[in-house]
Amino acid sequence: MVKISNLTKKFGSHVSLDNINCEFKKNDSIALMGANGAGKTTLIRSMLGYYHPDAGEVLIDGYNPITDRTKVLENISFVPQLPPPIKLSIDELINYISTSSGVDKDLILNYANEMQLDLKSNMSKSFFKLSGGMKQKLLIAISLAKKSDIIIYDEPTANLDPKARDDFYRLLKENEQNKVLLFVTHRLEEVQELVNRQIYMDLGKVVSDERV
Ligand SMILES: Nc1ncnc2c1ncn2[C@@H]1O[C@H](COP(=O)(O)OP(=O)(O)OP(=O)(O)O)[C@@H](O)[C@H]1O
Repeated sequence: MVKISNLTKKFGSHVSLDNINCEFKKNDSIALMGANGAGKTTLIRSMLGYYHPDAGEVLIDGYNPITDRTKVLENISFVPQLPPPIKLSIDELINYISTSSGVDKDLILNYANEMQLDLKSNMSKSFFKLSGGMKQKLLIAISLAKKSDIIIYDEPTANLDPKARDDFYRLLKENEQNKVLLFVTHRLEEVQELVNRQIYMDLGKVVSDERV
């Protein structure tokens, strides 16, 4: 599903990704780890087409995230570490996602409910006025409802209370079949039960890639 070949990304003279070669296949559930500045976010952003590589390429289901960005994003869900500052109300946001990406609105509400997020009484509230954990829950609900083949979570549980973490893990377990799940994390223990592959990066390189 994801093929990364000889990928190099530089910012000025700094090499953030140094000739990365990696493949993520169906049913891979990966913990992507490494020290601050190792290149994890740069790798994800390259997969999402945010960055033009200096060398090499990423292919998502055969599509290039730079030249076929719309096609690539159709099949990827990404939940960032810091929720974006969306000014829309929850109602507007859900309607927008449902119209633009064909995501089933009721499914979003259903997953939000499973995450103990009461959307019904918050529909007119602005997204940015939700608490950090509530934003994260809504983005997780959307990521699951989108039914993408590739789901990327960047430190997804940072703002979640213990109960919400358990709900999140349960929902992921129910939904992980036939997908690529990629967790960027500094705490392996949090995703250990969900992953079957652990990748460590350092100084822009993959230094270890093990199936567990
Ligand atoms: N937009 C940018 N402009 C300049 N340098 C950048 C940019 N994005 C990343 N870098 C540099 O690339 C290197 C890798 O950064 P990256 O954000 O990918 O690390 P990371 O592994 O995600 O770190 P963290 O665990 O802190 O999130 C760092 O040295 C960083 O300063």
